[in-house]
Amino acid sequence: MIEIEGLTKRFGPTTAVAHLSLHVAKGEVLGFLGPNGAGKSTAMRMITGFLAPDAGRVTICGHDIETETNAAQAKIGYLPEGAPAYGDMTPRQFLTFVAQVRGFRGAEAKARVAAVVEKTELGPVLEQPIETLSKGFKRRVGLAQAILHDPPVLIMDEPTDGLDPNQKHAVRGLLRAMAAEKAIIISTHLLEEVDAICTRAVIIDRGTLVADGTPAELLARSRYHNAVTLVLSANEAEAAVARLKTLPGVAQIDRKPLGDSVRLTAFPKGGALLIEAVSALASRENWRVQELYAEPGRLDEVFRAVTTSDAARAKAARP
Ligand SMILES: Nc1ncnc2c1ncn2[C@@H]1O[C@H](COP(=O)(O)OP(=O)(O)OP(=O)(O)O)[C@@H](O)[C@H]1O
Repeated sequence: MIEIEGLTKRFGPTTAVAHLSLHVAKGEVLGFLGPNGAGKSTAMRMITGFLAPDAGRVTICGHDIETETNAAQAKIGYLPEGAPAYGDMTPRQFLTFVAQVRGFRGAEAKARVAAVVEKTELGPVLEQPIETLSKGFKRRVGLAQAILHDPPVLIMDEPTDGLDPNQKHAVRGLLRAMAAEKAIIISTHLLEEVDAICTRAVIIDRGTLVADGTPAELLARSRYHNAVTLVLSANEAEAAVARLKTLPGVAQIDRKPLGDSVRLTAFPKGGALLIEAVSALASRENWRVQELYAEPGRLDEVFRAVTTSDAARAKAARP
């Protein structure tokens, strides 16, 4: 449903997006991850036809975004960064206006507005100017305008930005409920969002795609994938480390003091499964284990490994 080929955009000396190619199918929720300035918003503005690329092509449900802009945009719901324009309008006025722009009239327009107001829980603020709303409500007005025409493609730039934990939960539920029938791209800085709603995630760094996979595939790239963590009393820890080192699958052991206890993490050789061997050893040795679990992997560590920090970027930019 979304086909992106070789998308490139430069701003003066900065290459914001470089040769980005991606296909997103119906039923996929693709997470766009990357550090600040990685090029996520620029890519989304090109995908939705609000910014012309220097090179490359985007097709939405078979329509080229540059040469068949109206047909392509009719298939897209776009939530841009920040708050909706027209701050002096109330949500009801703004959403009625959006319904008309999308070609709905009379009872149909009213029904569409009522449905999105309910879905995004905007009822309490319907008659209040948008510019006076809290950040969370502004974000939900943006979300409502994006889904009003029930488009098959959703492009959402940080949809849960500014929402409190309850609202985040509600919006993620809404996106999940719509996901089966749509192709969705969301950008986010929240790695837990990937786990909560994405079927696939890409990581972009300095305009370039540096990782692409399901959440499980990305986690499998973490050094914590299949590592085993156990918490023991401090006086048992040294003997436990010595015994754990004798297990053939163990590559390394990290230790972290936790008051009277110690947290040990055994890292596997080549991603091997360790949990059975470690729990059997713990039981043979009668360790008083307070916690014992296998680690799925840590997305923040994968993110750091494949992207460039601000400090590294500043260093590279120095003459
Ligand atoms: N209109 C513009 N003029 C000049 N440079 C721009 C413009 N828009 C974006 N850039 C630059 O392009 C790069 C990518 O910016 P973009 O906003 O797409 O990143 P992002 O990944 O969305 O960042 P964030 O996570 O902070 O929202 C940055 O270096 C930014 O400064």
